[in-house]
Amino acid sequence: MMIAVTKRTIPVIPLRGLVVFPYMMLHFDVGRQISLKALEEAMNSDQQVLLLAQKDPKQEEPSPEDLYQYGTVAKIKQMLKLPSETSRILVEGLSRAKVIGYVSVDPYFLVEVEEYKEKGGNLDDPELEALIRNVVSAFEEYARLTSRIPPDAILSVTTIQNPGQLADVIAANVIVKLEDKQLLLEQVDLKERLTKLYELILREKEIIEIERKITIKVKKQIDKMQKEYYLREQLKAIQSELGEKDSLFSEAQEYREQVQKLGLSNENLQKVYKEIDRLEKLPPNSPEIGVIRTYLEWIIDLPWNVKSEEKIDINVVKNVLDEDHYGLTKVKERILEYIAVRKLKNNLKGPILCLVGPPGVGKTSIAKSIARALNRNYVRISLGGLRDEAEIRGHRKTYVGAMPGRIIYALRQAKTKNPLILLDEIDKMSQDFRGDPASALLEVLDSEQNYAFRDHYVEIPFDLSEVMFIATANTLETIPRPLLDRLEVIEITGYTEEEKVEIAKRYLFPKQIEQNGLKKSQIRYDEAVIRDIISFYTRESGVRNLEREIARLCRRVAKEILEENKKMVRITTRNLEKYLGVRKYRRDELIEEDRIGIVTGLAWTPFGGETLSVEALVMPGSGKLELTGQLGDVMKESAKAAVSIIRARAKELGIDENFYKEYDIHIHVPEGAIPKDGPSAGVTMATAMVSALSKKPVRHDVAMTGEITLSGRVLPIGGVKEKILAAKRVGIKNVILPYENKKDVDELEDYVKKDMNFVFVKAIDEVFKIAIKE
Ligand SMILES: Nc1ncnc2c1ncn2[C@@H]1O[C@H](COP(=O)(O)OP(=O)(O)OP(=O)(O)O)[C@@H](O)[C@H]1O
Repeated sequence: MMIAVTKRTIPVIPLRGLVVFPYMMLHFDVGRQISLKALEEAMNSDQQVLLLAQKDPKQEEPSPEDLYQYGTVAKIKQMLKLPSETSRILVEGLSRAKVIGYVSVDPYFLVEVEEYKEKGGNLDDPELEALIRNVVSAFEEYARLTSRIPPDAILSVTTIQNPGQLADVIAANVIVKLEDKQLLLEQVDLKERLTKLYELILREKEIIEIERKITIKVKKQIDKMQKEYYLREQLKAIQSELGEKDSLFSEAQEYREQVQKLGLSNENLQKVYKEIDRLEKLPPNSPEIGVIRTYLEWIIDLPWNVKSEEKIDINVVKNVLDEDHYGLTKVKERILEYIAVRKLKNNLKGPILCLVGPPGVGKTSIAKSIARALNRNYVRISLGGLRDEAEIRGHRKTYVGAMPGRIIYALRQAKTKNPLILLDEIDKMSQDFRGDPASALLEVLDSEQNYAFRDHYVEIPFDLSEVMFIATANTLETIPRPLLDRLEVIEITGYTEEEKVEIAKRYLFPKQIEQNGLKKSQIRYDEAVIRDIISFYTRESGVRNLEREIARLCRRVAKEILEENKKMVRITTRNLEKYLGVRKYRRDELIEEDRIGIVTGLAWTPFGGETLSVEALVMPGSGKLELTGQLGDVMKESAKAAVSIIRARAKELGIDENFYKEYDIHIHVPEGAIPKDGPSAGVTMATAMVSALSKKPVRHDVAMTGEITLSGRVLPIGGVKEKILAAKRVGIKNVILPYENKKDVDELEDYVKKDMNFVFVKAIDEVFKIAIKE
């Protein structure tokens, strides 16, 4: 093959995203100044330009380094000036050329090139012949695989005699990638060009084949879906012809539509779809249908992606809490701090708020207020008596009658994924062979794990990380340690009588008047009436029963107004019994006089503080110690310790030193509503015994509490505030307490300590001195 090499200078048009081969005819628009100037120059001479591709098609103002070295000399066959300063040109590629130097770069590129003109090949060369055949047959195969090449192009290729032209025409039609085209353009040697071309065609062919396989696969899938759809539609039509409208089939279809709207992740969606597919295939009377239906209803009812918009404004929270609750200043402050911290940290990680206190002090209603203030939906889960782990996490679907656990129930009830869930009575969960609900609960509360909470029944993980949990408890003592560690405890102690009066006046009465359909003007009462209800109808730390009694009062008044056509009913301390029945309690159970062997102790129960009169009776006998009433084992131990303590001091106390052999001692603790146990009755029992043995009376205006050791030391006890409030309630002003509880008393609010007289003791002997009269 002959190649004539000539040197010449020629203006350049840089091309973007385009490689032009010799023998190619095409048109394109020229808009850049640098190209228009080159064009102008060419038009003024021999109408030839060098078309040089840019390495980066995005480059707006290329410099010489941005252009390839090899290009095509082309003849401008036509030029059309378009508006907006562009020209459309028709060019024909003539020959390859290599840039060997830039003559000038402004206002257009003028370059010196070596131009390679081809003069036909020697077809007698068998190697060349073989190369050509390969390329042509590869091209034909390629053309058969794709519709990309127009039939006349295929035809024209077969008529080309010149091997160089043949290679260039095929390259222009087949090769897709710009870099590959450029590579072929740079092959001045014909055999090398054909070899390279053959290689590239084979690659293109391979790509086309892969493309085709993918298309076929996708098409098959679509076909299958269409077929299924078509069959389903047909089945529907048949079923409706037969009058079977509520077929499983359309039911499944409906489920599919509903489930799709839930916003589940693809993986989870597929799991649910599997169940639906199963449903569809079951025979119409299979018992499993009900099971799957229930399951799907559960999935559809859960708020996977529904949220209420949370608003955290500390002032709003403060106002709402104040609006709904009287007093509780410290509690409210702690809650506001807690919420402020959560807001600053911008997440719910960290401890769970736990409100601890006796019943009816407003734990539940505070939690409701918090939910209202934060614009979260409120739901309550009662944990009292819960012993089975499955109550929290649900049963696996495979169990007969399986159901989700309480957490999932609560979420369905809440209808949002970010509610406030109240975990009520967290202290009342127990543990047995069915597992440990507390540890299941721990997982629920753990922010590291709870974004993917797995209920055994639901199976698909549910995100609990946006739930705000608040717990309540009556006492901390029975909460398992690991759970307790996760809680931020806020104690709510009982109310004094004064506070109860205020709560009744401001909250309970107005609320009950409204709830019972009364108007304010239809009922009259004064503070004395409220005090009487508190003293004679309730005995509690909170205001639960007080509210109940007020509700009852309002109901009766409403009835009277209707039945007797009255305008208004006036309640007085005198007619109160008419509405609430006979008094349930006396004002106080204060022992009115000093008695032998009877001592007022102070006890703590989960329902608040209580007074209890411990009685000791001594009679001739053989040294038996008898205990009656409601006594736990700890109390019995304390009683035995008391006997030993007294034996060691009998002489000083003026007691017969052989009392433990010659007398029987009987101790009785009257039964209260709640069983009592605990070591804090030690001092009380010891004092009662000493009084009974020495026949000296006990001061009736003193109450006491404290644990004792065999050596006679008095140890600290818990529930100080509740106990003091209990003494106050019955009108006792002198309270004996262990010395180590002094710091607790110091911290108490003033209203608790007002008018009270405290004596702090280190040893039992001091108690005897104060309480027992000479
Ligand atoms: N400080 C208060 N101000 C106004 N109302 C109060 C106050 N404390 C309690 N109440 C009212 O007393 C009633 C009983 O309170 P609530 O049910 O919240 O008690 P609780 O401590 O949650 O008891 P439990 O532990 O038994 O559930 C509610 O109607 C509540 O609104």
